[in-house]
Amino acid sequence: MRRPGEGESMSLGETITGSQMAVIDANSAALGVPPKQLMESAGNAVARTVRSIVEPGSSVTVVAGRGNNGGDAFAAARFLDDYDVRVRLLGHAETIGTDIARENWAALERAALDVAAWRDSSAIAFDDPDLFVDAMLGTGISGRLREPVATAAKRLNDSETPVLSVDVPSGLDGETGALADNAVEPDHVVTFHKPKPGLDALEAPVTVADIGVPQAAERFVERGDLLRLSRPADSHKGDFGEVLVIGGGPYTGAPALAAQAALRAGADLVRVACPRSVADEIQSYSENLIVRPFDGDRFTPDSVERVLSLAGEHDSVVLGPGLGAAENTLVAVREFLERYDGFAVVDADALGVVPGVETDATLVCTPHQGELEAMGGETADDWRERAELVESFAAELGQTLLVKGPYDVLSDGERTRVNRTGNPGMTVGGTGDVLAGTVGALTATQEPMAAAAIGAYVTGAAGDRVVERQGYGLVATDLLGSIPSVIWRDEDG
Ligand SMILES: NC(=O)C1=CN([C@@H]2O[C@H](COP(=O)(O)OP(=O)(O)OC[C@H]3O[C@@H](n4cnc5c(N)ncnc54)[C@H](O)[C@@H]3O)[C@@H](O)[C@H]2O)[C@@H](O)CC1
Ligand SMILES: [K+]
Repeated sequence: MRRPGEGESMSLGETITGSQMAVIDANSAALGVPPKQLMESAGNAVARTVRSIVEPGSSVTVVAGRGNNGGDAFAAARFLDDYDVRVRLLGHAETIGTDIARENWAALERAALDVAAWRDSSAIAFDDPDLFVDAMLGTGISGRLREPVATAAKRLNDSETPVLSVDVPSGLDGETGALADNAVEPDHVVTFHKPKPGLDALEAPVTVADIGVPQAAERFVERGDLLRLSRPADSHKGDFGEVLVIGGGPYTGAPALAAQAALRAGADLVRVACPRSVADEIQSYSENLIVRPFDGDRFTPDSVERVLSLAGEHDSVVLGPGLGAAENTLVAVREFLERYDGFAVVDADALGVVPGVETDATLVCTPHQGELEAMGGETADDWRERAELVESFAAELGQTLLVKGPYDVLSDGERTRVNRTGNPGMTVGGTGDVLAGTVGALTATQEPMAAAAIGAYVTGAAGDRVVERQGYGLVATDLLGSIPSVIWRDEDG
């Protein structure tokens, strides 16, 4: 029997983790292709792979778990009428974890197929068939296999019968690709949509099956992207990030809006570094704000040291709102970026400094199309063309761009996505500050592309909710109150 991890590794191309797949799956649903339809295609792909391994008439035993991995194999069984198929469920049928898997199990029962549930490991009993289908666990797991799966996996591994694993060998961690020491050792794997981490280290041949996930589920930012945010019950203050907004001087509303948006988007602590001359005014907008003043009436090179040390105490910064474009302010922005090596969202007048600056910081730049052109980038009316232009400019800058427009385009130079939430009411002043603050909060806990994607989606959807409620005439502060419900309430619109 082959062992996972032995022998030559082969390259399967771009991999996606189980949680990325779950985002794509939820985005497919948002685009009208629900999970049950994907499960049907996955089942069909499993059946096709079975046909490529053993002849019609052969005996096939499906060993299934109670998650969607098992559900894929229940669907497969219906495509294998001309085989002698047995389906064995590990656990009680009533505890099957998802509706779609339960429906597919019920369909097998009603069709009077040879199905049985093994309630615990003592019930596990095999005749050796011509092929085992391992549909016990998919990408939804981590750690060593627990009972009764562990016993079943050992039985499969001890048998001479070849094993076809569905999506991943049971016991492969869908996030890291690590294999549990008691994982199933497959002879074949059929995986869905794209390879999962760790599969290329197996010796077993891997079939990557197209299950009809629309390309748009990856291209467009949709509700499923919010799955990347989770707030476990045991979380502590600080787990969701501390954000520093560096802004204010000639303007005071912009940094206050950005800071409040960062709070609404889930940051634990948000502070505003601003000139002393406007500190009281900014504080007076909200008791939720914490102000950290520096001397003077605008950001100048004299304050860079102080602002850098504040920035070092935060998980991310939002640089730009309300700073203005005075020459020595832009010199200060440049010096800050040259010396800062953390995460920053750059907005407004600070954007002009980004091209050509030498920085170790990881930036998400949030220009509108005019600001993009001022930075030296190009734009186009057609969003597809714009997407290509933004991608090549992001590659040139070596940073992530989120270019605002009727369709927001975001790119890190390699991956490019499009957000379609938002409405014409949002061209009003201040919405850009809300976006920058929202992305700032997300940058504290997410990788830049995810922060940009979710930030654009959430801000646009917040605007859509406001307009749905009250019609046009929205102002930037209206968005703030809608941000949490977009993030945390599972409803459309
Ligand atoms: N786009 C998608 O996301 C699609 C997913 N599909 C299938 O769905 C699978 C993922 O399904 P689920 O998220 O329901 O998860 P799984 O089917 O992988 O099962 C997760 C269950 O395993 C249990 N578990 C976790 N760790 C364990 C351990 N160490 N030992 C024993 N049991 C453990 C948990 O209680 C959990 O209920 C994929 O691998 C794929 O086969 C397909 O239906 C097609 C579409
Ligand atoms: K499996």
